[in-house]
Amino acid sequence: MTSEAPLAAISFQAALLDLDGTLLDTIPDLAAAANAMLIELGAVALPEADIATYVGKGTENLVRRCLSDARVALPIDEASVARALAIFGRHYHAVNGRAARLYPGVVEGLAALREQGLKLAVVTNKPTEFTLPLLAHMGLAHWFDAVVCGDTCERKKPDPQPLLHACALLDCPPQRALAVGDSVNDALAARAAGITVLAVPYGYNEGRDIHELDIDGIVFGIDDAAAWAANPRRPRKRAGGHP
Ligand SMILES: O=C(O)COP(=O)(O)O
Ligand SMILES: [Mg+2]
Repeated sequence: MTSEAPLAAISFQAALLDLDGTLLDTIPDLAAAANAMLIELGAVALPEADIATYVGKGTENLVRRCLSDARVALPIDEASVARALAIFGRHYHAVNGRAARLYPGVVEGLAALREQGLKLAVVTNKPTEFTLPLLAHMGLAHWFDAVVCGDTCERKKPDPQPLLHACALLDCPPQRALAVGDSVNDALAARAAGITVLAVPYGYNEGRDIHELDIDGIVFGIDDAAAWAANPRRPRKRAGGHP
């Protein structure tokens, strides 16, 4: 068998797309809000590259990681975290989308997936209050048949629940869905849901190499993911990895 043998033809019915690090580079706005929060709490700003590694498990995790990493000791009891979250939210609402950028190939890829007859959903760990205005601001909202956010279900990715919820909303069996993400949270959630999953190499993945992920392939953008969906290929073999 060659390393790029075609898979037994799956005809995909839906694409479930991660947001931060997959469709949009949101780090400048997230870092600006996180640093404004830290400064308001009497700490100093953190490097944007460090903050980028805290993105992927939702806003509360980002805020907690910033508080514990602050160069000035900050309280991390529940009341202090809740206060910090409210401060972060105020700042993020003020800048959400300001410096965010679509990655190359996103619009072309969404159009190509649609042309192949797939329904499209966003499945993000970002809370609804930030996700919906951001999709509207970036001109992306009209592409999606469903949007599942970090607070839509009881549990977030890496739990499979949000991806399975998106499948239910789109009336798509998990075996006929294709997830595309940038992080271990997308990979684990999709595997647990029995959903084929691809990863893009330009996202955040909590600072780790995406070659460590158990996924069905690496694609270089949503346009490449659409090409993969039309002609699925087996991933190259990796030592100890998924076959
Ligand atoms: O809010 C986050 O931590 C990341 O969101 P994502 O699931 O769109 O990558
Ligand atoms: Mg992501």
